[in-house]
Amino acid sequence: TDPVAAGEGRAAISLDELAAHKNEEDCWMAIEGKVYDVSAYLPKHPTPAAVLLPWCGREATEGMRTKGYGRDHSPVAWGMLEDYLVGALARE
Ligand code: HEM
Repeated sequence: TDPVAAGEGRAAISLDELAAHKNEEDCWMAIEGKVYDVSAYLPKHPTPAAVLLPWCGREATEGMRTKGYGRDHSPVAWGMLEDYLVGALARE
């Protein structure tokens, strides 16, 4: 297992810490148990950043799985997440 992917070497991230990163300049998302800093990706996303903003600072698996209209992201999109990994979401 990749130690970074497993969230080792960094304390697990709490929902409170996650919630501190909830704007366009500083946007973290928790997706399926891992936390990603997608700030640098927001300007590259195919939609305006406003589509992603409601998911910043929170559990965003639903956003990633539905794109807001019931359709999952492609495997390519899911793979891109790895570039933005920060650590594991704490199990509370
Ligand atoms: C969690 C909140 C997010 C929402 C609500 C969202 C929504 C959308 C929407 C509406 C589209 C365009 C319509 C479509 O392709 O069907 C799209 C496309 C796309 N998004 Fe997102 N997105 C989110 C997060 C992300 C993240 C974090 C990434 C990558 C790091 C990403 C990567 C992509 C890519 C690559 C596409 C092109 C189509 C595809 O590959 O599925 N998105 N997204």
